[in-house]
Amino acid sequence: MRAKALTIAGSDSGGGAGIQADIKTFQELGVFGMSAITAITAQNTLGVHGVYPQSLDAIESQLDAVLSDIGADSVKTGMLFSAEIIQLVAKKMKEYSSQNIVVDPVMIAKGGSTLLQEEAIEALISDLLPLATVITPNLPEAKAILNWQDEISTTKQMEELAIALFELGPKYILVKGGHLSEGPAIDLLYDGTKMTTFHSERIPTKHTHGTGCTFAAAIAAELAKKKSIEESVQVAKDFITMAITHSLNIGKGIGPTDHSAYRQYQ
Ligand SMILES: Nc1ncnc2c1ncn2[C@@H]1O[C@H](COP(=O)(O)OP(=O)(O)OP(=O)(O)O)[C@@H](O)[C@H]1O
Ligand SMILES: Cc1ncc(CO)c(N)n1
Repeated sequence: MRAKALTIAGSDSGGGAGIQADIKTFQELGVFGMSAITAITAQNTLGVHGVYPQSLDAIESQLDAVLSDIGADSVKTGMLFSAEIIQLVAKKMKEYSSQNIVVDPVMIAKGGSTLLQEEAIEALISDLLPLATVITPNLPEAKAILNWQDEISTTKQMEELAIALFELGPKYILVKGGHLSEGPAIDLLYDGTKMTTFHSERIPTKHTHGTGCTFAAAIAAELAKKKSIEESVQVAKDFITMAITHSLNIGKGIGPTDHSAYRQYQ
């Protein structure tokens, strides 16, 4: 039977991040994609021009429709915007005994717009992180969750972040090093005892809109296919590296990655 993945995230009208990136990634990796939209954003390569959160009723109704009938082999969360939406999503994950939950703790868009209200971080920590199979914070997100102020510039410090995040309850922590200022693009996977490193060359491009969403969606797609976490992260790393290598110079600002590159060029 075809593996099925559900994304619970915001819509990016510009097509490079959010729900659109997730569904494209699921499709490219041969997984049937479904969605529950938490917020509509008016967005393009220049930034976020409007944020329109959906009502709790609308979100709950989408989740019930999908999960009561079709079901999902994995669930990926992205932009959740508020504490109330986080609490609702956590309640539904428990109600439907959802498995393979990939939490991408999206907080701020590349242009600086708020995608998660600051006061919602507590709900993320108390309600959602304990349900997560894996969380995929970038360095600013990892620091915000832990309320750490220090500048992170080494993999040793990334390891310390992963160890501290593990205490919050997720089964695995994947700290992304895309925001390190130089060197290869290194991500660290931690399972409570072992650190596994995933490397790629740093690709010199500004067109990286939606990298985090795409990466987390690829992990969710592979988990839906019953791959191990290590295998899933490796496929996701190859997928995002290809997508960034062939990123698209469209629009006037930060262009999106090419979700079809992994299939076309590997
Ligand atoms: N320039 C780059 N070259 C190669 N890999 C990169 C580059 N930038 C990011 N990555 C990789 O892309 C993946 C996503 O990481 P990143 O840190 O960019 O996510 P993010 O900041 O959450 O993205 P977003 O801004 O879309 O939320 C990681 O595997 C990271 O190592
Ligand atoms: C809707 C949405 N989700 C996530 C991100 C982060 O890339 C974004 N820019 N927009």
